[in-house]
Amino acid sequence: MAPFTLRWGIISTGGIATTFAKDLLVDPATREVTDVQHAIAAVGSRSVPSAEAFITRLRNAGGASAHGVSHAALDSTTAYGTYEEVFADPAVDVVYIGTPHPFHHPNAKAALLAGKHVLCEKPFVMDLAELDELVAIAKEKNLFLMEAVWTRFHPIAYAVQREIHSGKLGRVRRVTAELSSYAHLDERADNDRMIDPKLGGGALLDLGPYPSVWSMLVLHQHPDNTDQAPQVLDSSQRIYARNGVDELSAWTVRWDGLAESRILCDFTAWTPRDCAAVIDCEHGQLIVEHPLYRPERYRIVPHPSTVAGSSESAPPPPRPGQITEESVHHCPIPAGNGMHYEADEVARCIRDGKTESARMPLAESRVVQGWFDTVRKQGSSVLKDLVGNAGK
Ligand SMILES: NC(=O)C1=CN([C@@H]2O[C@H](COP(=O)(O)OP(=O)(O)OC[C@H]3O[C@@H](n4cnc5c(N)ncnc54)[C@H](OP(=O)(O)O)[C@@H]3O)[C@@H](O)[C@H]2O)C=CC1
Ligand SMILES: O=C1OC[C@@H](O)[C@H](O)[C@H]1O
Repeated sequence: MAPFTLRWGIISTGGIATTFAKDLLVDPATREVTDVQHAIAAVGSRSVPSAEAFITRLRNAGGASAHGVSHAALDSTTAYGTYEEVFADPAVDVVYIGTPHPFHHPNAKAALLAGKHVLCEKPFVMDLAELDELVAIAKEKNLFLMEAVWTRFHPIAYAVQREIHSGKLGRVRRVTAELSSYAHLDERADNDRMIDPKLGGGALLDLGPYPSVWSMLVLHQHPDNTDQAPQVLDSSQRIYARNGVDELSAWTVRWDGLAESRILCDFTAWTPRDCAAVIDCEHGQLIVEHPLYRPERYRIVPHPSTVAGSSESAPPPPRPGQITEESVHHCPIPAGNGMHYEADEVARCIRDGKTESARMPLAESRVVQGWFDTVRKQGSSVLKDLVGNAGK
């Protein structure tokens, strides 16, 4: 059977829109996908030349050395100087939103109201009220809506879940997850989206979605989990003095009856390369390596007390089931950056008439967005008392 072709309208032409669009050009066969493929029907920017330049860059992308890249997806791409024209184009099935965070809500709302399905970058929106409004519109109009948490669709995300949920490492005791990414804040312009409060700046909203992914996949989706509304127990933020956004946010979440997770994101330091998320289990630890947004390696390691020579006295004999040997597991992304996996999911859902993804359900976006609201309100950044568009 011929693959289903999903026709994308991309709005904005910045960093991540470029990465996403390039991934749409990667031949699905490189990741053993044969049932869906992608076409870029339209690109919308705040100016026509910028949309045109984006398309030209894509046409020139890769060259002879690019593994599995095909430019056929660009055969009939229209350049627009407004986002609204993308929403109105009948050749567009779904809109990808790659604008800065505060524009996600108004852009997604306009696309949905124009009758388009939507894939929206992380963080979904600025607060829960904005998210609830989008979900209501999508439901009412029977349209697909998803937050673009690409990491959830990577091979490693499925592999780690299988390891933990199989029970072979025993009960999960705790998840610690960190995305720290030294961001050279002092060298950034005032209107840089990473720090500008008007563009939703700060570590919480920019980095926070990624460590949260691992806690959600491991604990929230755990077969033994019964807590659908895991609460923030405590949180802290450190504020960037220059403009009052958070440069560091940390919080703890409890899934009642299961386990807790400690989540950290930080613009002023680096996560240790070999240890970004630690899933501490009864029989050993599963460690996901940096960076948590696109890891390709994890290790299963014994607990320190079971390693010979780790203390002056001999270690105790291993308990039944205890891991005694370290193992290393590679889960490579064969071609492209890895955003094509989420695009494939969107294509399959839309092909099958689904309005949300079972892998990235709206209820789970809601849980994480709720943590961000709580951490923000408990903190002291300039976004503390933010009221998003839906609450105005
Ligand atoms: N999934 C992932 O891995 C990543 C996701 N992101 C998310 O994507 C979003 C965009 O990030 P990124 O691509 O790095 O940002 P960029 O600044 O590189 O691009 C943002 C684009 O949005 C458009 N835009 C519309 N209004 C404004 C405005 N007032 N100020 C600035 N830009 C505007 C512009 O496109 P134009 O001029 O064409 O209209 C601009 O190029 C963020 O929400 C971020 O969290 C970011 C990086 C990685
Ligand atoms: O989404 C993202 O992924 C990688 C991070 O370093 C970046 O700041 C963020 O926007």
